[in-house]
Amino acid sequence: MALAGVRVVELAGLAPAPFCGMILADFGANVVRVDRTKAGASMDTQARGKRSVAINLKTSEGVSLLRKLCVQSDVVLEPYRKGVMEKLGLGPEDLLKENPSLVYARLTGYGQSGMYATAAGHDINYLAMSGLLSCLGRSGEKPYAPLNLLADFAGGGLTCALGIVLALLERTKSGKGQIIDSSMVEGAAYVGSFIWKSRAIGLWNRPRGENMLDSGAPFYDTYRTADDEHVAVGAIEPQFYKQLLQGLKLDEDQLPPQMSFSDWPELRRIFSERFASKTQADWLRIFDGTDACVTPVLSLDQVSSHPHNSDRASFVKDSNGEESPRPAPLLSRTPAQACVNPGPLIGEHTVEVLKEYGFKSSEIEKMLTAGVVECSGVKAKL
Ligand SMILES: C[C@H](CCC[C@@H](C)[C@H]1CC[C@H]2[C@@H]3[C@H](O)C[C@@H]4C[C@H](O)CC[C@]4(C)[C@H]3C[C@H](O)[C@]12C)C(=O)SCCNC(=O)CCNC(=O)[C@H](O)C(C)(C)COP(=O)(O)OP(=O)(O)OC[C@H]1O[C@@H](n2cnc3c(N)ncnc32)[C@H](O)[C@@H]1OP(=O)(O)O
Repeated sequence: MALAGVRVVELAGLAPAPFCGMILADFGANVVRVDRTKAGASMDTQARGKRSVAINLKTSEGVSLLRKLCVQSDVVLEPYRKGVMEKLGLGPEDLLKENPSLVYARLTGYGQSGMYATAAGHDINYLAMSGLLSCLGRSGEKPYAPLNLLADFAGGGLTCALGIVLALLERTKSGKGQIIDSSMVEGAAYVGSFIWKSRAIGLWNRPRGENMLDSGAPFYDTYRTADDEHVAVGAIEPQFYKQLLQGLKLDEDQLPPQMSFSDWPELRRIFSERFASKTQADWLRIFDGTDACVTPVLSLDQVSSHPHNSDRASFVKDSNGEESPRPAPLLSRTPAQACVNPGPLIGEHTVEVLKEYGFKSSEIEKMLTAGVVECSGVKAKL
């Protein structure tokens, strides 16, 4: 796999850093998640392919252990509030002094500087600060966040993973590591570059929810069908729009022009009425195989069995039968291989990993007895 041999230490976080770590693990990196001791069950739902070491960082021995793990690794991924790692003496300057080729990724909401740098926050706050939240929502309604996808995952975990891979690539030339300041505000905004850069062509001139791509246009929206399912319509270009009207059995000459903003509410009413007259399956029989850009709105339970997705094996099952998306994108020679084992128990691999990092059994035993580290689940042989 593409990242085989890359050693990553991921400090356990809430959502974005676990996703970033999972991407790296999916593509072959050796990811060790550092959990707290006495933590009970892990809340990391994105632990595929990772191992867990439980360390008590409120002890000086725990801190010096983590330092040893970090400096022997290629990547450190930390998700804490600005200043937390420095307080522990594990800030990037310290660690890079010891290992100049270390890639030190800091995944936070607001970045390492600025007036909000030390403030608590979550996806919705970062999205709001990125400007994008103001664009999301139906006409006349308040802005709403599309789950916690944009800041936590697209702008956060995924963008940080890109930063890490870029830094690793650059390191092959310079031999040097670097610090990655991954701000979810900036990452989300960057993902939304199209919005900024397409303002000049008038795509966003109208109020929220009344533009072409924000549910303002009737030809770019979802519709309820007779069986209470939905279809998604994305028939923007005139040649595709024509096919949409053909499938709906609507006569273009009897309708207002496609791009007449003031007629969009009336066009939406007509489309809604039409779509409500047949089931989703009926519409798919009509539209599948055309370029009308009409697709079913699938539920999470339906996606993997849709023939398109099942042809491509786009979803995988773990050993518990739990389904999730196959890592993307597909690489032709070195594709990712999603691990089928469920995520690790907290501290499941403490002994195994510490041995790999060069600790002697007697040293590990001492740390276990002192509560500096914990080992749970499968009994490890010392
Ligand atoms: C919308 C999403 C978040 C969704 C996540 C949800 C799925 C979960 C969120 C809340 C969970 C529920 C809750 O916990 C209550 C229940 C608990 C129960 O066990 C399970 C059910 C629950 C209902 C549970 C269910 C789910 O898990 C939840 C609903 C997001 O937006 S995520 C993005 C968040 N933002 C960031 O990641 C940005 C960067 N980080 C930060 O800004 C801060 O870390 C953050 C997130 C604001 C948290 O701040 P906090 O004050 O808590 O921490 P920090 O200041 O960062 O300091 C960390 C301290 O921890 C010490 N530490 C770290 N590791 C160790 C260790 N191994 N040993 C000892 N100590 C450790 C570290 O030294 C720091 O200590 P100090 O404060 O003393 O310096």
